[in-house]
Amino acid sequence: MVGRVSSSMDRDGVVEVKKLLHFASLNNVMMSVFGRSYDDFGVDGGDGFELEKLVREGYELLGIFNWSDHFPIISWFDFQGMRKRCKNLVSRVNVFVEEIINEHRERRSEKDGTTAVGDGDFVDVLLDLELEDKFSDGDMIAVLWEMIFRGTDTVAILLEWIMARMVLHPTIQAKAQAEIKNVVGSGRPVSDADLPNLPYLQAIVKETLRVHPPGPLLSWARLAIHDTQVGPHMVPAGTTAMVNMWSITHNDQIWAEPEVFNPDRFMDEEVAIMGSDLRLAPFGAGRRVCPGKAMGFATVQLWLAQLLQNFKWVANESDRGAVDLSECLKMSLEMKKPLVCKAVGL
Ligand code: HEM
Repeated sequence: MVGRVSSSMDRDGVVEVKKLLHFASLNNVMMSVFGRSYDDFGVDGGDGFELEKLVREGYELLGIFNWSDHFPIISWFDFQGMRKRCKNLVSRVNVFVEEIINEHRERRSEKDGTTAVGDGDFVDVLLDLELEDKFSDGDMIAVLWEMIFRGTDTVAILLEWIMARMVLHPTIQAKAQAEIKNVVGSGRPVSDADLPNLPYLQAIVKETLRVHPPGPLLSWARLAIHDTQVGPHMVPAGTTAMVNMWSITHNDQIWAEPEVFNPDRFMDEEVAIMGSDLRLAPFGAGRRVCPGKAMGFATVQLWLAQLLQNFKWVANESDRGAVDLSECLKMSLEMKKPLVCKAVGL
């Protein structure tokens, strides 16, 4: 990550933050889920290139306004070509993921059919399940793809928002750098073991999750399968309900000065963000809470610490708009104008 930032500065004089983070995050998730990473994202015909195309096509399809969702009567015609594109994507994902599952099976059959405890990746975990919990191949592909798909852009988007805030608030950036220097020193790279000792860094991540939650509507829509009472409201079975987390985290009845970016509010009060405190539940809560929340939160903190330990992040003065905090809601809440800034070596 640090090396890629330096190369980008040497080559272009600026860093296109989202692009860099997207590939890093895709590789990070691939490592945990499939046990492999790729360095051929830009090479036509390579596995990394195909994977990146599949992920991008999935995000694009989910971001398109589909008229058939709102007027089912026209769905038969598929005039936007959505059904055709989805079918095509599903068959390419099936081929790609099935090949990886088969490679795992072959590797395991050379051993005794299992992996050692603590060894292996998420495919191994699924293959290790006992007979009665075993997944069909179709279900296994769906679970694995969901992890890759949901785990890639959320991390990249959150970190892009954080870096935008670092550029906009140099005093906050300097305070986090001072904390890192104090705890880690400058003789060694920051590691995940340092994270519990970096409370201000953690407060910056929490504050960004509050102001710019990547999943502002959580999983968008839920269907009530029973009549349910929520506070004073009766929600009848069959209702489609949405949770507007963005609105909760910007509500001045809940948060003092909600529009102000102020990590210190999390230094003054311990606020749990993993789903037990509904004032800030950026990973959702309950049965369908994000299964990657611990991994996502830790990854973002570690990468942020590395980026701040090595560079001072400043605006690209040749870009007139500099940092633009306008939002764009696709599958996640993204920056409308991707962040392009400079990283000055420390
Ligand atoms: C900062 C990073 C992340 C954020 C902000 C985030 C946020 C969310 C949110 C809001 C949901 C919906 C929860 C609900 O509807 O109640 C969700 C679901 C999900 N997330 Fe994450 N996530 C992140 C990282 C990850 C990672 C790293 C992975 C996997 C490696 C992952 C995998 C998933 C999956 C599979 C679901 C669907 C769960 C289900 O439908 O039951 N997420 N995430």
